[in-house]
Amino acid sequence: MKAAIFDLDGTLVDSAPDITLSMNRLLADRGAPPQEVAFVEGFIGEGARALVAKLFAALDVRTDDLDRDVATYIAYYRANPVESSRLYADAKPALEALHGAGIRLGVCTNKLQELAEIVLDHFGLLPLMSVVVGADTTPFTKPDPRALLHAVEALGVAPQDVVYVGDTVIDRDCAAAANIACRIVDWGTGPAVAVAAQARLARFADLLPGAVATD
Ligand SMILES: O=C(O)COP(=O)(O)O
Ligand SMILES: [Mg+2]
Repeated sequence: MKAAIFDLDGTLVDSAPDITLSMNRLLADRGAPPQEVAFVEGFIGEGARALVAKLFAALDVRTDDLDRDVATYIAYYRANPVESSRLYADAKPALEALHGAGIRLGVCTNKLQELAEIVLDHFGLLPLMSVVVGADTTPFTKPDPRALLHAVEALGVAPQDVVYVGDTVIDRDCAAAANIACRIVDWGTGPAVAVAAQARLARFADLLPGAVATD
């Protein structure tokens, strides 16, 4: 492994509380009741548009202008991106160790690139990243493999030397379509993802060279 690319929400950062806060402001605008984090987090991972559209559908919230609602949600989130978000367990020390071991690091997320960089910067991870690919960096979003392949290309490593780490079926399917090795974290926000036992990741430190469970 020469490079590791990470999903953001549900993989590096538990951003569900801030996403829920912004979503609840939008729901209030639409006259709908606030929702629990545990409910909202099941919709995270396909980008803001899918989040708003699917949550509205699940709650039977009608809209005559989805674009406006998505823009409003993003504005709320942009105003408050890291109020109650937190890094998962050993993310920082493990990524620093990977970086120190010469492994190139990147992020491929369905969050807008600017917002992803704000969140990564807040947690001190941005300087470790050689590339951040967001929903608006390319014309493609996960699970389209071209989003991930763009990140691989930017890192300048061969696809077979990269591992992609994510938390949802979107990440699993994206990596499979890109023919990139994938690890699915044991934590995260969405529904359980069916992957082989060796494709699971129990802690970031298991990615380190020499770690028992690597590859
Ligand atoms: O759905 C989003 O907004 C981003 O999610 P991701 O970081 O898990 O790709
Ligand atoms: Mg995710």
